[in-house]
Amino acid sequence: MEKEIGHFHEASFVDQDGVVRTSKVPVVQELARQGLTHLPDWFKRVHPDGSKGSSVWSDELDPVPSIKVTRLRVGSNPGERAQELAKLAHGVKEWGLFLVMEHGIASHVLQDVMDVVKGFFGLPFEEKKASVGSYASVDNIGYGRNFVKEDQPLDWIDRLGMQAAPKGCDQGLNVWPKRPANFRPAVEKYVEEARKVLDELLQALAEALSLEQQTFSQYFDPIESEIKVRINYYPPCPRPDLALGITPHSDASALTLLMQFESGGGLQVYKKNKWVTVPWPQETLLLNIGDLLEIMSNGKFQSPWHRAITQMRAERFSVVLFYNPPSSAEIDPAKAGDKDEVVYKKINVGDYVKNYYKVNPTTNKEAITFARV
Ligand SMILES: O=C(O)CCC(=O)C(=O)O
Ligand SMILES: [Fe+2]
Repeated sequence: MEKEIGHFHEASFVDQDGVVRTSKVPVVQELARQGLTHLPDWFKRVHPDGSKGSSVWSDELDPVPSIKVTRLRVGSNPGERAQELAKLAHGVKEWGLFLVMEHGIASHVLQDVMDVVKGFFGLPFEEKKASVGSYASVDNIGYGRNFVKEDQPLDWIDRLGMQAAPKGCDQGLNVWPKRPANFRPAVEKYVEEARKVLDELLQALAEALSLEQQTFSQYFDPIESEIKVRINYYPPCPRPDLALGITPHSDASALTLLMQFESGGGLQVYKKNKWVTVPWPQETLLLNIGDLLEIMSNGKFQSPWHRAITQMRAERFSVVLFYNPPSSAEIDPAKAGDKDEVVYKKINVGDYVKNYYKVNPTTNKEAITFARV
């Protein structure tokens, strides 16, 4: 097997007993380059759909809402704004995600991100490795693979994870690629622009639930809030029926903002006992609710259980921003009135995230039970 594989990501991580361990997993991009016609055993799942039904397209469901950020702005037409807020509330309750339209991020900012990401993944493996540090911990910073436990099948993915905020908080790891030379400024520019949109959406999401506008945004801070950037690369896969790009999960974030390119059709959410391919036009931004916002909203919004599938002939990239309050923040679930039953308790963000990485990956939305009353 090793001969066939050729290149490996070497990851070190701290296991549940606090022991530092290293593991070696194949570089998926290098495997795909060999044009394999079979799937190596490491990636095989007996039934990717498992006991959870088969995948379907979403024809029978309400459409994923397309939300125009310009309409949510205070000062926009009040009738249109109320309509957009109602659409947001309904759509998020139905899907846990929505398409983000009219966000105001210039297309050249998005294009620059696509270019540097493709530039990085286009480098030979040794140059990619030399350009960044490796995985040092389980919270997905660095160039490498998706974290899975030892006895689990591997995901058909190579990833690159960085922390963009707070500034300078990269855990001492040299993980921003040095090549292409404009990688970091291009991604940071996007993060800066995206952050404005995320802040607007946090307020709109509170209003959509008829809560005070600051209900969610009060926990965020212009300096201390965290933004992790994760770049997912899914090369073409010889057996999409036997492998997954990312194992099912919900995000540990408050909000997750995604862009995708090269192809669409990879994101699925679990709905009505089936995996549904999210109808997500290729070059639109998409926002999904994370566990922390589910907790802040006392369960009114729910973080979707989602996964990524692979495709036989198409490669796909996604660039994902995870937006969180500072890890020292204590979030207190908002009650919508005296009769509102308390579902979640007050938790510390850092404790939540730490526990999330300890229990994940799991086969169900187990991490969030940490915050249940
Ligand atoms: O690639 C996608 O569409 C999903 C990525 C994702 O779920 C993640 O990185 O957490
Ligand atoms: Fe995710």
